[in-house]
Amino acid sequence: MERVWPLTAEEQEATAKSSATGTPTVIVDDLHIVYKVYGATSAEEKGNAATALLRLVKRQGRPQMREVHAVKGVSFVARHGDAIGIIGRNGSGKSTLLRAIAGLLPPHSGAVYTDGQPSLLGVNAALMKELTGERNITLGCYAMGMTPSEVRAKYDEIVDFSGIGEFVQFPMSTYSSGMGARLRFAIASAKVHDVLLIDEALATGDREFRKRSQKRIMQMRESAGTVFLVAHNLDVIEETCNRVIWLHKGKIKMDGDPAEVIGAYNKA
Ligand SMILES: Nc1ncnc2c1ncn2[C@@H]1O[C@H](COP(=O)(O)OP(=O)(O)OP(=O)(O)O)[C@@H](O)[C@H]1O
Repeated sequence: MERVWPLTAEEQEATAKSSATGTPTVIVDDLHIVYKVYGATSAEEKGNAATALLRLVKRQGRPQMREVHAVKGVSFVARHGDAIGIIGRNGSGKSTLLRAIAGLLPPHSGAVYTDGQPSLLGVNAALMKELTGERNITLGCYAMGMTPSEVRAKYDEIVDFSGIGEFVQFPMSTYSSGMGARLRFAIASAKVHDVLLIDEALATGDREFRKRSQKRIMQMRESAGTVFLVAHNLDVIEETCNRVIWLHKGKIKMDGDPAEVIGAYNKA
């Protein structure tokens, strides 16, 4: 039977060496991300009847905007061949950081530099529920910049990898969440990405699919891409990544070897 994981000691050493010497693909420099939330006010801002009357007299509206400082001064360098797991409690800023690396959120201050085009594969990656799997494969591949002949060449492989079988002819609205996640991953990984950002997309797949995805991520690293993976399942992170960043309240608490970082995180 084909061995998918774990890596042998020699492979781990080779991976560690290549990631230490690989050229940088993503540089995050003192990054701050601030969300502005309109229409949200705290209890004290709402105040009592007297302050409300004063606002009326002064013709002032209720304060409408609040800020959420989600990422607070994060810096690191990712290199070719790195698979970096991002862990942290709910609300620690993991998804925000991925979206910022993908260029979907403007920095409040600091900067993100990327070599090549980052692609974000999220739980809600833009596939259209009312269209069949087949149409979504075609459109998804076009959206990633593939040509019609490249799509034709990859089509069968995508369907095989996703394991959805004849459901490919059905609208995605009929898929279970695991089937949807598998198809999204199969489409996204059909292309060689310079920087692939995966946000919890593997969470709903079953064990067998997770193993295949881990192998695919490993291949992407070998083809000199960089993969970022956000997952609450720490086993997936430990088995897939060569480096882990632990975010806590928007800041990096620890960055390094997966076993060490996950060990410290579990004790915290
Ligand atoms: N669109 C948004 N508007 C305003 N605040 C947001 C928005 N998205 C996230 N936040 C806030 O930013 C902070 C970080 O959220 P983020 O989703 O990045 O955390 P996370 O670590 O990915 O959480 P989880 O593990 O629950 O997915 C949280 O305080 C959250 O409430």
